[in-house]
Amino acid sequence: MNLLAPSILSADFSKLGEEIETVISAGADYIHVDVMDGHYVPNISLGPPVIKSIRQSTKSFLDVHLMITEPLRYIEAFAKAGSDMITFHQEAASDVTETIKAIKSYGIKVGLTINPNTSVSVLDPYLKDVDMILIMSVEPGFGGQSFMPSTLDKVRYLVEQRKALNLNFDIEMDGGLSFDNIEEVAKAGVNVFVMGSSIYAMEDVASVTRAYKKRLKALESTV
Ligand SMILES: O=C(CO)[C@@H](O)[C@H](O)COP(=O)(O)O
Repeated sequence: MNLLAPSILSADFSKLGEEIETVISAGADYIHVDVMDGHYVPNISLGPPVIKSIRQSTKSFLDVHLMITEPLRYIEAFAKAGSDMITFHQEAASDVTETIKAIKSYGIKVGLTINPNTSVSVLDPYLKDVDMILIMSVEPGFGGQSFMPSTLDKVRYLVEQRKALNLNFDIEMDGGLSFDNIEEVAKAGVNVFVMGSSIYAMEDVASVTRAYKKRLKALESTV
């Protein structure tokens, strides 16, 4: 099943609760929250108190993407703030296995991600332990960047590995997704589509969310 995951990075933070309610009511499957520390990536976004506020404003699934150095230090804070899934960067964690264990200890889902320049094979040892792999299709840090088509080969590799190993993790893609590329992204094997500016930068956020939802549903039958 294809899932639409609007990323709040491009939302209007002065009316965040309203923006989230709009996309959820228009059919978004869940909310992708970008956490940036100004160290692992050159941008700072938000921390556990904001996740806690979002949690209080919606029952929707919260997919929290940590773009932070040494994520293990903050798993407890982000889990207790109300995350339903925590995704962290392989490149940013000195002990990936311990970080996965820490996330699981809170009874929530685990995602693992890599940047465009990281080889997908670094994920091999962890595929059996995660609920989702996120393939970054832009350098992490900012919304509104151009999609990097070369990252689709990683998705194809993951689809093959998943089949060969009889696993069932989801494959998410984040960065530069829009009507221009979601068909090729879906055909490569992605089933969770993070979208920031192509939703929140639009005048009518509700209609564009409904349109993406419909398109993703239609694409399910073509892959
Ligand atoms: O957070 C990042 C990159 O780190 C963004 O990719 C957003 O998650 C999505 O924004 P758009 O690329 O859709 O504008």
